[in-house]
Amino acid sequence: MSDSHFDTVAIVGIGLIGSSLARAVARGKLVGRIVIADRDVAALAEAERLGLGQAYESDVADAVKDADLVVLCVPVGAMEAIGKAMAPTLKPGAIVSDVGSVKASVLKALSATLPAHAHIIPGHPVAGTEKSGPGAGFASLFDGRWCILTPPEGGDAAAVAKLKGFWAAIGAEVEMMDAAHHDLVLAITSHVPHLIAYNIVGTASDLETVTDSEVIKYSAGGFRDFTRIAASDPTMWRDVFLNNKEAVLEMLGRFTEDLTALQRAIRWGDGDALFELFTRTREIRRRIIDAGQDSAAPDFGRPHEE
Ligand SMILES: NC(=O)C1=CN([C@@H]2O[C@H](COP(=O)(O)OP(=O)(O)OC[C@H]3O[C@@H](n4cnc5c(N)ncnc54)[C@H](O)[C@@H]3O)[C@@H](O)[C@H]2O)C=CC1
Ligand SMILES: O=C(O)C(=O)Cc1ccc(O)cc1
Repeated sequence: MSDSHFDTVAIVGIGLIGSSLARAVARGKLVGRIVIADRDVAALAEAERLGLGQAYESDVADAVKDADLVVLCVPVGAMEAIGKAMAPTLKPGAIVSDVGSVKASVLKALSATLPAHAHIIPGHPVAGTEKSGPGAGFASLFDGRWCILTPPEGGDAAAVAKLKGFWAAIGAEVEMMDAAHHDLVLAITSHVPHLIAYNIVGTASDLETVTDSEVIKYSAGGFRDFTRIAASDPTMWRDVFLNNKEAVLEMLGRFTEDLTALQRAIRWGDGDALFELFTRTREIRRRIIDAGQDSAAPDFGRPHEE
């Protein structure tokens, strides 16, 4: 039996990420048994129809009682309530992890609610799409993608190594990071870009002088890319912004200053300033492609070859 093997894994939340995890784990025959939990009975029924696990529970306390590993695949705002609900039945020594897009608030919510015997190791596979639900997942989602683990200081080294082995066996590249640093990095690489997409699509749809049908009919490449991102799950992204408030506001402040500088350059006809920025940003794109992180698939976060 390999080091990364768990007898029973409970996946709580069987949406895009939970169902991709269930499929990837089954593909690699990485665990003995997968128990699936979701509070949405329709999602649970679809998971069962798709054969994603061996047991299906609407009660999280029942779902986790035999689990050696619990992975919470729910919006980050739901973590505290789930921690509370599963605390009484969690097996001593079980590893509790998650896939949430924000890490410091999840670490805090789980530390406040779970018993001291639990090994809490938050995680974030940096891979996804704008879709949701059990039908949207696929087994190869995490192949060659980064998975960032943010264990607390003084966390159990053997448990961390085991979870690292699990994600590596799934096919991800694993990186360790401090939770607060994770939240700062992801604020600029993922959270603010989503906010910009939501905002520009909202602005376009609020225009009085240009109709929604004209926006749809004449949408050029750039706007179309924004509409894909702006179709992402509202609950998930509401929770991301409410739970990574400080880092997002810090990055938005910088973004706004830079946008004002661009506004000024356009107003005063400063072509050199525009040209200099566009040359620099083209270079960033070139480096992403050189690092093998281009997105042929509509997501990001592909690790480069070392
Ligand atoms: N969508 C993406 O591209 C990515 C999402 N993530 C993170 O993964 C997590 C899950 O996201 P998705 O799979 O996209 O969402 P999803 O909307 O597809 O699935 C979430 C599932 O959680 C269930 N759920 C919500 N609250 C619950 C509760 N209290 N108890 C039990 N089940 C509950 C919902 O019924 C739903 O089935 C989020 O924290 C998100 O930040 C991480 C990487 C990528
Ligand atoms: O669909 C896209 O472009 C994404 O950006 C997917 C995504 C969303 C949230 C994450 O925490 C990680 C990846």
